[in-house]
Amino acid sequence: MMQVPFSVEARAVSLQEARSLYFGRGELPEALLDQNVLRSWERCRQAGLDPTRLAGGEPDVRGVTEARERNRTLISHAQPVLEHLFEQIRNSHSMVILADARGMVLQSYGDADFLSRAEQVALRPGTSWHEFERGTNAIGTALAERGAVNVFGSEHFFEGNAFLTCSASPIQDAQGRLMGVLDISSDYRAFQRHSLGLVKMSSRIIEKRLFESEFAHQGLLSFHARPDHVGSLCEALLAISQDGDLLGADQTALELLGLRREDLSRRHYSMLFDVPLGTLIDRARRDPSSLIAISGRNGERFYARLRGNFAPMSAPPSAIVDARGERLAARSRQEAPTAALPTDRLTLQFLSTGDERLQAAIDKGTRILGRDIPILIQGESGAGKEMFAKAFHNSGPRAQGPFVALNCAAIPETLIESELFGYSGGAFTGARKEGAVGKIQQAHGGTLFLDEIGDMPLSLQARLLRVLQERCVTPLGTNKSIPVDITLVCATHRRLKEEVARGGFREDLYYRLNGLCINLPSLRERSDIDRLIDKLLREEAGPDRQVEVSHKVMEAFLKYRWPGNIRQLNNVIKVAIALLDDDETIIETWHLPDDIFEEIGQIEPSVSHAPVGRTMADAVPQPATQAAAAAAAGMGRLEEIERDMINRTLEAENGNISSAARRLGISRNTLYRKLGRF
Ligand SMILES: Nc1ncnc2c1ncn2[C@@H]1O[C@H](COP(=O)(O)OP(=O)(O)OP(=O)(O)O)[C@@H](O)[C@H]1O
Repeated sequence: MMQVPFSVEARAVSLQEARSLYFGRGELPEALLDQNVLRSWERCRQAGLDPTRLAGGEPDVRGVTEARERNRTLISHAQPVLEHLFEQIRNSHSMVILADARGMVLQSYGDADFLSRAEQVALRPGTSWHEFERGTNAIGTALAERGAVNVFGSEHFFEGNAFLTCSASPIQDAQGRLMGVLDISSDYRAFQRHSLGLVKMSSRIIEKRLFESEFAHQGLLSFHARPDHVGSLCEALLAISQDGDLLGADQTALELLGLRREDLSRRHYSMLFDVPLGTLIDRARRDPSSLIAISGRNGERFYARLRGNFAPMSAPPSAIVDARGERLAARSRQEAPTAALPTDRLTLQFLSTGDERLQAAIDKGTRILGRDIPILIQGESGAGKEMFAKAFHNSGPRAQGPFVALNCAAIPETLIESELFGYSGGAFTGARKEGAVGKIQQAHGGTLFLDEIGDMPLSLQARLLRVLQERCVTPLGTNKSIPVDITLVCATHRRLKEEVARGGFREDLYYRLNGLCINLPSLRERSDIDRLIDKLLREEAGPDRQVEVSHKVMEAFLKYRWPGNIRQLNNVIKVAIALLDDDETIIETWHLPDDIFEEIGQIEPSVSHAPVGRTMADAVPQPATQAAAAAAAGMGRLEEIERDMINRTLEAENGNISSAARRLGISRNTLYRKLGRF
């Protein structure tokens, strides 16, 4: 273990000793160096770097311009932090540096005297401080080690850099990718112990800003075991879609939840916390600043706050089947990609799995491809209307053009106009200075998909009609008429004709939109559910894994009502696959989300769905009988009996959660939750 000498001078002396051991005698000075510095020296030596090489060099002006362009987002979020950081260290013979993920210095701020010294060793914008260019140094080594480091004086591999002391901390995005690195460099005699803490904290602020801006249109869940940490730099951040899909997590969230980053895509909100997402959303809408207590899957207590523009919902039992709330479904679609399918595969033909009504719709759509006929797609929420619209776009001659979607139900009425038509700078209060190009214009040469067209305010219906007639759009605040060439596809879950009869939708617009009317069947009406399930299983499980549903589950699926249609089925399959153990290939009832499990239980007598007490009693004869007897005699509380049975079953199954859940006749999720509660 390294001995940290008290003074800068003593440290400099011990480093000289370390260098002569390493470079002179070829020995590893493990007791004299931090392990990350030693590993870096080894990497440099293996790369053939010469420690006596001159450390200077000219900046690459073109390279840095390109790097700044590539890293625009990083720079915009880091700039204010850099400036603030520099304020903290001003007049201390130091500089602060932002470098990209390849070690290229993008920006620096510093005291004039130190900047000119730093320039002599090329520590300035336009030079790369990757380890293989500059040897061991805080920027390059933090990137290589993926962690914060101090590199002091002669710890620098190149002798010419030994006058420096540097502290750097990497910056990662919500997917854990390296975005860049933040560094404070000074003269080694001005070494400050707190520099490392400062760069760590500052890079954390930048990460937080990147995270929040990336997911500004999604749900952001901030949580921590300590309520006072929520809202502070210590909080954990999770990005979630309204359907409960996990879109990103910061390092703190992964640590608090005991997850690896690669687990994220296999998890769903409902598998991590006990409070249904709907409850959090409702709470956030009613009182955005309030904290709510939630428990993790192992019973850990957290305090959480949800931010985001979620559509209203009234606390359904689980986020998975929230799809039955049509508003919710409509909202989430605008915010998340519709499907994980590569666009080139998503054609009309790809949607065909044998249902006659769907096939008729596909045939009709195929026949009008390339003709200038607007389509109106009607169908229940989650039936695949947007998917159909995308497939239609991808199958026709405009496939290379843009597909632009706007959900009229998901944004406030007052914003639809500016979103759709665009505006010039300063057109209205709150408008962006530079103005914005509207969706109609964005769709030029491609397809404009207007979802929930029935929710378009009457006043805008007239403007939309004019665009369709004149094929020109006039952004707000301008007199300019811009020609547009778009194919229009609209969708609604309402019967638009009835809306017309009620006076809520203009008749002339209705006929203008309704060149071809496609009615998509709801899932329960489809004759190809089994084939669709196979297809979704293949897509979700991936090419290397074969997963099937059991007979019982298939039977129950075929009878189930599927109020959330394909969206709900998709979510159920996603969760079930995530709940499978690595060696399991068949989805059984206990792999289903709790609420589906229970509902399916009600429609399928052969499926185990007895009330918890009875099922458990069947599953664990001996202790259960005692417990049942105790209950009958009024000697125990139900919860105690349940706890007792769970403990015994777990014991009998050697702690294996899957087997215990199976024996108890409850899902693994439920078992986790119950364990958390005890
Ligand atoms: N044929 C299909 N194959 C695979 N997944 C599908 C299919 N059709 C729909 N889905 C999936 O179901 C979900 C809902 O589809 P989509 O958004 O197209 O429905 P919608 O009818 O537009 O819903 P809403 O009215 O709520 O906006 C999406 O996640 C989509 O990926």
